[in-house]
Amino acid sequence: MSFRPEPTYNHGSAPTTGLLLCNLGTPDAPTPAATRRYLAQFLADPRVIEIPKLAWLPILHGIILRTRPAKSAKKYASIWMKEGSPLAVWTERQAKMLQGYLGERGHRLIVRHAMRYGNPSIASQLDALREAGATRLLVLPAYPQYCAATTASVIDDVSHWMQSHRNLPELRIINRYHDDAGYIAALAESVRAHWQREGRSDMLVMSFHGMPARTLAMGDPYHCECLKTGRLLAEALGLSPAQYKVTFQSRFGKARWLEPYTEPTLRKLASEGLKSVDLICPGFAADCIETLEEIDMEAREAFLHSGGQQFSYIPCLNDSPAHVRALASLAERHLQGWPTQTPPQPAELARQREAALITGASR
Ligand SMILES: C=CC1=C(C)c2cc3[nH]c(cc4nc(cc5[nH]c(cc1n2)c(C)c5CCC(=O)O)C(CCC(=O)O)=C4C)c(C)c3C=C
Ligand SMILES: [Fe+2]
Ligand SMILES: [Fe+2]
Repeated sequence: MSFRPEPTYNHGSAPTTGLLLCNLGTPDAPTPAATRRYLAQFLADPRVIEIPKLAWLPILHGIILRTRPAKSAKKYASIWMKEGSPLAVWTERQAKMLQGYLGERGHRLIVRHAMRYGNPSIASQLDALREAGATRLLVLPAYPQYCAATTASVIDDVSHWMQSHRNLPELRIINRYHDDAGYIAALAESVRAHWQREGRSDMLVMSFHGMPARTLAMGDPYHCECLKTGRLLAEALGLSPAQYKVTFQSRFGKARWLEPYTEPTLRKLASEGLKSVDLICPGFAADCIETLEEIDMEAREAFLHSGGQQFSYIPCLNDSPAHVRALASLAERHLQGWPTQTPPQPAELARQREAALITGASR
């Protein structure tokens, strides 16, 4: 491999840290063409679809990318905000708020947001951080529960960028925060505020993004981490096991995924006589097509059509101050041990030179 010459940034000044907040990514526009571009990149990632490329790519290009983009684009159009795709809008706001909050607390930090698929790409934001002088890098994938399909894929992409550069930043990665006290407290605060505004339902369903069931047997900690988040949130809210349920949504393809599935569970609960349900998606740092369309539209309809009377969706933490405080505190703890070194002052340099002459260290 050959490397391009690279200017030496940040020479002689105090180290600057780049904080990269990463989420999944989303189409640039709610159109079939933009959705197709996004899905083509997303669904070609071997971390997402664990089928040999030779077998998968003909299915992806021959079947899925011919039909799914138009259907998904309609769903995106139904949730699009005036500033853009919800996932992009919230993630950008989160990064801006983190910059403000951590800056006020005296950190020498540049915060950027990036998307694993689509824009702004992880590579483009790592380039920008390097050009801004960051010699240390803290990566925060906005996935509370570690999953190979999401967290490891972000790490793959960061590593890919690293492979084409010479003078690499020091690197730290926040792999998970599923049991972080600040994150659990922010979720609990948001549920309590919702109950105060809208009243409390008979049950709280916590719906997480699904994964193929076999990934659990293969050692992915995702399922266990979802269950732990669910238990901790229930404890923080004082809920008994009968008052909440953890479910998995967004099944893709025909294989078995993690169970119980969200929508069939809601239908079953309603048919058994449950009248009202609160639904929260604690695995999503920001509202997106999976929460706003699949849950707040499709799952709502399924529950109400099966005999349920009230379906109350509790939004993701998005740009709530409690969320930003929790993420900032998480980042701060991961920044520890990276002392802010001030560059040696002229008098100190003279002293070092003198000491070196006395001890002969420079010879
Ligand atoms: C086999 C396919 C998929 C796996 C595995 C998967 C894992 C996974 N995804 C998220 C978070 C998000 N997924 C989102 C959208 C989305 N997910 C899949 C498929 C898999 N996800 C598809 C095809 C889509 C696109 C929408 C559609 O066409 O149905 C999103 C939202 C993106 C947006 O633009 O709003 C998020 C966020 C997690 C956390 C996860 C594994 C734990
Ligand atoms: Fe997904
Ligand atoms: Fe979905």
